[in-house]
Amino acid sequence: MVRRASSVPHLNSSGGSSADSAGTSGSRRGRAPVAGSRGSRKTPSSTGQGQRQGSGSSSSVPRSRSLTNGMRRLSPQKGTGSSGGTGSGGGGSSRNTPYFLRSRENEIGSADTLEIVASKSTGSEECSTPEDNINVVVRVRPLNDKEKRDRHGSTLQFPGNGQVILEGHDVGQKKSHNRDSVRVFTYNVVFEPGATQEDILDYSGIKRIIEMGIEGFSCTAFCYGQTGSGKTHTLTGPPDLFVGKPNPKDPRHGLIFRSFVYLFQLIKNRKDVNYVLKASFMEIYNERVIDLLNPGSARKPLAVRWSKKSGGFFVENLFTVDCEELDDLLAVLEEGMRNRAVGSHAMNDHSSRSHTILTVHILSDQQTDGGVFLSKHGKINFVDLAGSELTKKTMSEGKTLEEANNINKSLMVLGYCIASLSDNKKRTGHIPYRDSQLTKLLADSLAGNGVTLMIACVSPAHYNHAETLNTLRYASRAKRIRTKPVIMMDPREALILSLKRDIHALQMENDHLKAALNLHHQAATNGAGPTENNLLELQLDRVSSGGGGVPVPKVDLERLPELDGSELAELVKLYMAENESLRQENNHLFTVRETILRDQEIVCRENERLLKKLEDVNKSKPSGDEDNEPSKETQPKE
Ligand SMILES: Nc1ncnc2c1ncn2[C@@H]1O[C@H](COP(=O)(O)OP(=O)(O)OP(=O)(O)O)[C@@H](O)[C@H]1O
Repeated sequence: MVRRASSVPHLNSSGGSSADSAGTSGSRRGRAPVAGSRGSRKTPSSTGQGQRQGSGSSSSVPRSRSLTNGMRRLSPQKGTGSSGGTGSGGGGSSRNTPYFLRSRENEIGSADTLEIVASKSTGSEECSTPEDNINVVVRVRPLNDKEKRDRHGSTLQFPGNGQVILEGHDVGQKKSHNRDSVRVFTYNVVFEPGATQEDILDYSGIKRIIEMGIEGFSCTAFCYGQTGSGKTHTLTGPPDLFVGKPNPKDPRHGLIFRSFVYLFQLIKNRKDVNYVLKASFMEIYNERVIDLLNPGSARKPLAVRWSKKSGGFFVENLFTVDCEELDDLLAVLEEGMRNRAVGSHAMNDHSSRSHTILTVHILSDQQTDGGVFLSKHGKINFVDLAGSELTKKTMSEGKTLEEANNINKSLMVLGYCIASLSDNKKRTGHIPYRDSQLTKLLADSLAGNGVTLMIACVSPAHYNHAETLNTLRYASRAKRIRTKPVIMMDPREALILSLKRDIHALQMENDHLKAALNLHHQAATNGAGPTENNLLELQLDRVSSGGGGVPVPKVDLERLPELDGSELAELVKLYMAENESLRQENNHLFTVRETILRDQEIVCRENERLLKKLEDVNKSKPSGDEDNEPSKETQPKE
């Protein structure tokens, strides 16, 4: 029997990288509000302003929760102070974390980790957090009306501590009473059937993902699970939410819209940083990539290409849309939801027939202490995978069957990649990313330098036992994958930044020397003769005229990506030349200073000698007839 001590609320926790995918190295650019059904908005295609790329707020403490499966609720566990995979900072830490989440020790998602990132990221062109595991949480949907009517029992139990217990056997298999019929899995957090959409925002770790996206990391949140397990519900909400104009205040909104709200909250608080948000939305339907913001009547597929520059795959000519306001992001979501492929089968009336990837690009510019502008490009991918299906159960045929085969095939490749990456021996070998469009675009999320959150969605119904077991195994494997989040900047930009920093330091030193020289100059000219004075003037003139160095190029770092290789090489050459010139100027200043100091010393000695002579003269004066008889001692010495 299962005797795992712990609590049984709707959520429980244990102790958490990117689709470059969405293509960041674009070829065609533009600017535009998003498509959509909302009032004055125009479609990107009609405005021509979109960009083609070539290359719920958190609030109250969760309500008290009912017992699940008749298990005993135990007393609250002591908190550890960590944010329980809930996302650090922001909303997560400021509220009373429910006891069932506090058991999570410092894992990805802790405020500590983020602080390291934040402090480092303002000072260097590339910084990273320590290697960490993919953050995996499980969401169990409630039994639906049909399942209740058909009296399907639940096959899952929730003992707390991020554990979920799968009991029983697959329908059709002989019931066995051996140990194998009870399986225990542990994840970062388990959301029980009563968990709300708000709980997912607050405790899944998505807040940390958003915070890291803002810091310049490449982040991904993806939902995985069998058909009808609640992936789309978790990410966007129930199907009718996007029929007509969605109400931003609708409490049924899923993780994506809630994340948008949180993102805007964070950005508004960062007055010191200039942010630009852009978004794209695509689907992979039958291995073809379709732009959901501009599908066109023919739904022409876009090419997925390898970018040498970014070292990842990207979707060529994908539309990206500038999003200045929350409404713009909502419109992107709405447009994409309307255009994606949805079908119906025996297990889900509104089944996603494609994998979708919505990407929010976060471009930021921040002036550092040295006056240098630091620009970063973070992004957050929201990936709604189509559900794996047993076609016998979904009774798919014709088009739906073809879709199901493609879905299952790409998920199988994803499974191979996850299995290889989670195996220490295999992870350095060949990973078959190229075997499907999905894995090409998720390669960076799974093994790169990003931060990844996997939400495994499962059904508790007994008749889905086999699929639930599959998903839980899949999720356990994914949990073993380690990534090393890194803020990546263009190496050329990094070099230019570092040269600029050097120049700034040299300029400061230069100014300091000039100020010191002026002081010395004034002191020196007080006692120096006309010839020395002229010489100093000449030297100082040479210094203040800048020594004839190269002109300083003024470059807007935002425009760097637009420069071609030779222009960038020229720019780097100019910065290096400026650096060299400043170095020479500094050397010259040091030489001048030495000369002046020497001259000053001579002048000082001369001054002392004259003073002494004066004293002597005064001393040797006779008290009475000093005007008539000059003494020997008062003769001037040579
Ligand atoms: N946590 C939940 N609470 C209430 N209803 C839910 C929940 N999860 C899913 N549902 C409902 O179950 C149905 C199926 O969910 P959904 O479409 O999100 O599944 P899916 O995993 O995306 O399926 P597919 O892979 O076929 O697209 C929907 O009507 C959805 O609203």
